[in-house]
Amino acid sequence: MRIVVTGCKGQLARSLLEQARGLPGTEVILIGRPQLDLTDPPTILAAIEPHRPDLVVSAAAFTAVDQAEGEPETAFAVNAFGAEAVAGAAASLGAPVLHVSTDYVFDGSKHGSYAEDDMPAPVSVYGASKLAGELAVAEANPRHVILRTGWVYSPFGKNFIKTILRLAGEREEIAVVADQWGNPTSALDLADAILGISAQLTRCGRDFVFGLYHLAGAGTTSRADLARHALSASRAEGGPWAHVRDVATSAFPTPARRPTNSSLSSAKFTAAFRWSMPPWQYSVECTVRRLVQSTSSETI
Ligand SMILES: NC(=O)C1=CN([C@@H]2O[C@H](COP(=O)(O)OP(=O)(O)OC[C@H]3O[C@@H](n4cnc5c(N)ncnc54)[C@H](OP(=O)(O)O)[C@@H]3O)[C@@H](O)[C@H]2O)C=CC1
Ligand SMILES: Cc1cn([C@H]2C[C@H](O)[C@@H](COP(=O)(O)OP(=O)(O)O[C@H]3O[C@@H](C)C(=O)[C@@H](O)[C@H]3O)O2)c(=O)[nH]c1=O
Repeated sequence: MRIVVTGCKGQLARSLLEQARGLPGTEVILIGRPQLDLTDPPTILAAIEPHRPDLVVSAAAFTAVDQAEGEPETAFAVNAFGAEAVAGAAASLGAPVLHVSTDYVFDGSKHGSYAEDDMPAPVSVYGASKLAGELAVAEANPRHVILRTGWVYSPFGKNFIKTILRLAGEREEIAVVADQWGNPTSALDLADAILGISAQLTRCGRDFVFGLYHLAGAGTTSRADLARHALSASRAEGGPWAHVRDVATSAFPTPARRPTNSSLSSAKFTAAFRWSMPPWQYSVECTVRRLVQSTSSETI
């Protein structure tokens, strides 16, 4: 099975490549700029077609949430029209698409975890552009899985946990918002789940497989408690540590609004594919251990 993944330098793309290594019968091919540029639709089919994919994973996105507020046209070009073109290219090659979306499609006002039939109402340009992408992908390729996840981190690229570890190396105290709630999700766990269901995805006739699913790390926490957990795991490995001071979101102004509670229920995914994600604490510890122990500049 050949799985083509867009966004070759991204956290999820690199995690898919790593987790597929040694998996019999599965080849993961990463494609990205300049060969594939989501703002340049003609490059998309041309970049995907030669690889004759059995499945296209649409992971590339404009993920700079604050920057997107000032660049809505680019955010929509990448996250909506680019995603649509990727899904359309997959359809024209007879392949299903697995498109990754976000908890930031919700406004965060719900008490409890969001299910797939809860109404999205994004509060940021990033969230709005990703929601537009979901709708466009569904329209462009009937054989789609749209997988919403949240708070993704990994040993690769940029993410909240790596930022916190870096800041802990620079200061004694870090102020972190304690009134935003979500599910920290390891990109490596997400990659395992995607690889786990990819065989089922390519066996077309089973309609129930396709559609919209939530999948995120098990358990809900705040940004402040996530930072605290990552730092105590780091200290246990001899890595950097700092005191985390709880602050309100109003004390940490950012260009983009974030949902207060964007926790996702993964129950539908678990029931459909018999797949559960590990508790968020365990996966954070694994990634922090790897980051602290690593001497490779590639992962830091
Ligand atoms: N990170 C998170 O917390 C979450 C992410 N998601 C979604 O999961 C998916 C994967 O996220 P993640 O791996 O963290 O993303 P990253 O930010 O790590 O990587 C995004 C990738 O998209 C590529 N990209 C951006 N613009 C373009 C473009 N115009 N043409 C081609 N490639 C482009 C980037 O390329 P380059 O390196 O060249 O800039 C990069 O390789 C995304 O769809 C994201 O919206 C969902 C929930 C949470
Ligand atoms: C680094 C840092 C952030 N914060 C706050 C700022 C913000 O309100 C909140 C989140 O920070 P970040 O900007 O790192 O995370 P953010 O870019 O909002 O993360 C989001 O990325 C996109 C791609 C998604 O799809 C989402 O699921 C989510 O993971 O934490 C602190 O309070 N203290 C800090 O030291």
